[in-house]
Amino acid sequence: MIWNFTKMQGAGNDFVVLDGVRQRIEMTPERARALGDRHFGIGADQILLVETPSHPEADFRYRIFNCDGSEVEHCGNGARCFVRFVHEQKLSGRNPLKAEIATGLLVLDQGADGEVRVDMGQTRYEPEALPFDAQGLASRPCGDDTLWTLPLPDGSSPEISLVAISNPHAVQVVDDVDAAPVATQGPLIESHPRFAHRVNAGYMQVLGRNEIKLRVYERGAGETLACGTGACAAVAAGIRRGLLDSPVRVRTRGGLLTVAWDGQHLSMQGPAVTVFQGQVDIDALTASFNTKEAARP
Ligand SMILES: N[C@@H](CCC[C@H](N)C(=O)O)C(=O)O
Repeated sequence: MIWNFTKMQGAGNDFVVLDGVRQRIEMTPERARALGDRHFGIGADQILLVETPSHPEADFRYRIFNCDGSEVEHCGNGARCFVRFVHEQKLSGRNPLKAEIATGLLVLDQGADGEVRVDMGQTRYEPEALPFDAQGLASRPCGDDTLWTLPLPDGSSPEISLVAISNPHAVQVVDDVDAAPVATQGPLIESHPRFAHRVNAGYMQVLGRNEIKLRVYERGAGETLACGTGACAAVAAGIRRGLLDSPVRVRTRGGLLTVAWDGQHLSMQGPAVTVFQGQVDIDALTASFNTKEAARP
């Protein structure tokens, strides 16, 4: 079966975007892994699937799959690419757009400068919201936030803030984000058994009250060049810790995002770019990807 696809990126976080309104797309974890594979597939951090909504107020529904095949609740950079895709593909000319995601409705607005602004919805911080098993763990208050000490198998014990922005985040503050152990410690946090659904691990360096540098080891994708929900989670944690004021410029390895918080709602602004379009034979791609899976030691 041939699928039309569009390759997009938002601050270097890259996506295969599929139109499930005008073509019949049956996504499976295996197909998502094959599409996302950088050697046997097209290559992407996440796969976005645009569909007809079930919610009466929504213009579209969009679903998000990490490149490990897992379906997830939210994706900030993907939300901006979704708007650009819908407009470029002439699926709708409406602005702002309302999109249904797994956990509710998002409002997305494309500005005259081409940047897309997303109302990212509300955040929660209690352990049950991620969920996180906090039983018996040391914690301390920090401003309005609670920092949890998480002992890891590598001997480190980072102090993390918990943020659920539909999807789960564990955010820590570091002195030098370029020297932070993102590649080695990130996977230990991502798959820590206290996070029942795994977690995105964020590392934030505070440059000033309105500016941070951020790296994120994403659940199901590894370190990406930028993570939109990670940027929102870091800003929420930084404001609650008393380190930041809204709005905050978030410097990622793939570009600049701006996050504002009115105390209730987070909004995020940043780029959304089409890279190329193409067609893929999904059955042939998945079959060739499976030869790689089968050859694994
Ligand atoms: N890159 C995304 C987040 C994608 C989902 C995440 N890896 C998860 O599993 O929650 C973003 O821009 O927010």
